[in-house]
Amino acid sequence: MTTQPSSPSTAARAVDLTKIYGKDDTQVVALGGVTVEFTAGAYTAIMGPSGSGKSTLMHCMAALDSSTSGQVFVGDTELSKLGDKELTRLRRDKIGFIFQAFNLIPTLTAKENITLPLDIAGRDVDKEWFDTVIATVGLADRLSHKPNQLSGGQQQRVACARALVSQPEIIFADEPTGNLDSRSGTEVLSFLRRSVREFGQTIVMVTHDPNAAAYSDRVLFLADGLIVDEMTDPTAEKVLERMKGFDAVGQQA
Ligand SMILES: Nc1ncnc2c1ncn2[C@@H]1O[C@H](COP(=O)(O)OP(=O)(O)OP(=O)(O)O)[C@@H](O)[C@H]1O
Repeated sequence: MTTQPSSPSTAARAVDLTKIYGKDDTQVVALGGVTVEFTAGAYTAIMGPSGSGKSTLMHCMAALDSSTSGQVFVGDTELSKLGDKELTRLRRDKIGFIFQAFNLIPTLTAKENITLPLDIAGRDVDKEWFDTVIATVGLADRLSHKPNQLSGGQQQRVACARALVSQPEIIFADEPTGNLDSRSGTEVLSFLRRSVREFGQTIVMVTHDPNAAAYSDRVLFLADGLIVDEMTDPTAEKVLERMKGFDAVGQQA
């Protein structure tokens, strides 16, 4: 199960990762050989035009989709070496997910949704950590509510708490503020940022929004299935400027 060791500070990485959908005439190269490392305890944003391969990269990294060739490692574990059961266990134990559409179970309370992954895994809930996470996301007075009794922002904070409570090696967030108004979005982004700063959580987030990307430590820019640029310590203005450059290149092509 374990192959070449990565550096201790790497939470996940890909080596020459390709993903090709379809065959022959309908073939689409969604990822054309991506090599990338995600540093442990860092907040990485992935940006790029529509169709550039952001979701595909994240799904391959998170073991939600298989690669065509190349390698993906979560910690030291290479995903292509794992069978279905081992992949399920890896997703359950080592990876947290936050989706644009929240993906909460409507019949369960906020608290039950948050502890569900641990309950399924048969793991105990660390009461102290649970309380820390709940205090951080500001949900203490909403724990017995069902998702339809919560605002969008509150539902996404439940989803964040669910991802964080099992202390996964890495959290993948796919447009986590895409369905939120700007105030709720800011709350969620601030919380994700704190979870990196204060708890050492590793987060990889796909976003279209330069303001959201500005919360990260590093932005990777994808175009046509390749990483074409990156920026550390981003600001919304710098990200926007860089994106304009890509759009201009795309229009000339
Ligand atoms: N299941 C699939 N079958 C065929 N082609 C696919 C499939 N999923 C994605 N693609 C193609 O792969 C390419 C990359 O798609 P992907 O969804 O990763 O892009 P994206 O950057 O996340 O786009 P967006 O910002 O619009 O969500 C696109 O050309 C897309 O049409």
